[in-house]
Amino acid sequence: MASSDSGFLAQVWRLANPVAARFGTVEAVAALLATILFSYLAIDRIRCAFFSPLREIPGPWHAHYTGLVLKLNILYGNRVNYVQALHEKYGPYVRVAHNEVVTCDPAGGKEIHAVGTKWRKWSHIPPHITPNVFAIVEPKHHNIRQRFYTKTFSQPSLRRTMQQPIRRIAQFAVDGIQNDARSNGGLVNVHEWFMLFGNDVMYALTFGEGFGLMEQGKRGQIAPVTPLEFHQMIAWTEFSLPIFLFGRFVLSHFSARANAIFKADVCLNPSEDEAIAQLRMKDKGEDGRTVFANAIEDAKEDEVLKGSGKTRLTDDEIAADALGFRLAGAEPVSVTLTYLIWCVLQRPDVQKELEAEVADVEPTDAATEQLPILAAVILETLRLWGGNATAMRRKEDETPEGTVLGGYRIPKGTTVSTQAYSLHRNPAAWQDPLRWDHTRWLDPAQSHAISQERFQPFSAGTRMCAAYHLAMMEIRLMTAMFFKAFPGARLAPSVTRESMVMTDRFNLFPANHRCEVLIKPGKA
Ligand code: HEM
Repeated sequence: MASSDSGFLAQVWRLANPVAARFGTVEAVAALLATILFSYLAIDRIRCAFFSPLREIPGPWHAHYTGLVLKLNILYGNRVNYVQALHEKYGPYVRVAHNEVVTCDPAGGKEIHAVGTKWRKWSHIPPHITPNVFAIVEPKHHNIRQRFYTKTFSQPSLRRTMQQPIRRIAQFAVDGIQNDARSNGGLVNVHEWFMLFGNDVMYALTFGEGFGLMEQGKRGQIAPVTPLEFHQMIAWTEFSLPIFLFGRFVLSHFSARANAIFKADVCLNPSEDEAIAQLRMKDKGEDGRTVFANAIEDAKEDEVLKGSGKTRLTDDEIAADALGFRLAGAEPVSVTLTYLIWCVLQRPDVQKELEAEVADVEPTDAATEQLPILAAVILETLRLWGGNATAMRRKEDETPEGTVLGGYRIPKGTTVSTQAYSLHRNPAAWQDPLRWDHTRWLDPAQSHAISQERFQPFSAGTRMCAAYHLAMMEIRLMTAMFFKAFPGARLAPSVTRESMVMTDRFNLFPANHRCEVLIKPGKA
């Protein structure tokens, strides 16, 4: 055996000899390795295209060989629109890469996101880094980390701890909009103010009060805190590791923009001991405490955590979750608010109804939760323009022979993604799906029939959004305060269907980060 192996290697080396003679031994070895790698990849891709069970799933021809087109779309922030166009052409199951399938089939999504599912989160976090709650893959570890926040993120607890900070931050945003309107002849980019609002609420949640961007007059410094660059960095790692490494270790020294993207994790991380101390802080009043101080207090009483033997969060876990909450929580709220304003201001009748409904209401979470028009416009905006409606990537690696989904055989190791953006536009799940129509939520008989299987702006199952109540409280309060303060607001001519096409950086947002509105400058 050994002699036949060495005979084979001798044959291979003989083939490489002319290269070695002409260019040198190192070059010949490199060419040989490249040839072996290329041949292996070519054979593997031919196997994927012609022999994998995934060949039965419709999709563009190139997807049977490679995920390059998908990766380019991710890089350009266009994944959500690309996948939607493929669903429109090929149906509810589409092969988008040699090893990835997308589905907008409600039954398929239900199976993937069910409680107790075998489908696991796809994660990019290397094993040596402490993951945030969002990125933990292993269900046992995830259950425990999630448990720390269950009580803190419940509606009664949030009403005690976060309602006042949210109202105060929303008032800062309303005042800022008013000031901009006074100095710009009524023209205001509301998207910028909602971004500041969403980020400041996350600062209040994770650092306690007093770290706000608006309070500190850091309005122009939104860039360092936006998760946008972080998701661009991940897109580059997926596109090509060598290019990512070149960007991180070479380009970032020469260009501030490259530094912001390729080192986004470093730029975003709260590195200092002071921040950790701040995060743990519990000597403030209840509404000034951080979410972590509350979680640690709650854990002392939690029988499940006591039973698991883990009753404290480590500094690494706190730092990871502080960043995770900002990445997961700031943009989706801001963007949903921006699209809500866009949708409502296009419909003057709905706008008038909403303005009348909020006019005399004290903006508290309990009071705004009772307003039917407000609830309906929020739900309908989350359906078509929710801020986190792109790929939820999952893998089922437990069953050696693979699994069956929607009648297709899915081999072990295949990534299957669902995106709410497409589920919510699927004509098999919704009547007249592309029409923004808040009345579908007004008739209780109709709205109760809308199951979580069809409506997943916050995903579903055990990996559903941890902060659903917080997000809804923020959106209700900010929307009510906006329409109370600015009756008769109108969209500026710069806002068009094209300007509001969604860019996909895992969170979704309008391509040029603008949504300009004309308001009457007056007393907010
Ligand atoms: C309109 C606003 C929001 C939307 C539409 C939204 C949507 C979602 C979705 C779809 C997921 C599932 C992601 C996946 O499975 O890959 C998720 C998870 C998560 N969200 Fe939200 N979210 C919003 C606001 C927030 C806020 C304000 C926070 C603040 C902390 C937050 C924290 C999280 C966390 C920690 C997870 C991970 C849950 C887990 O895996 O246990 N989200 N969110």
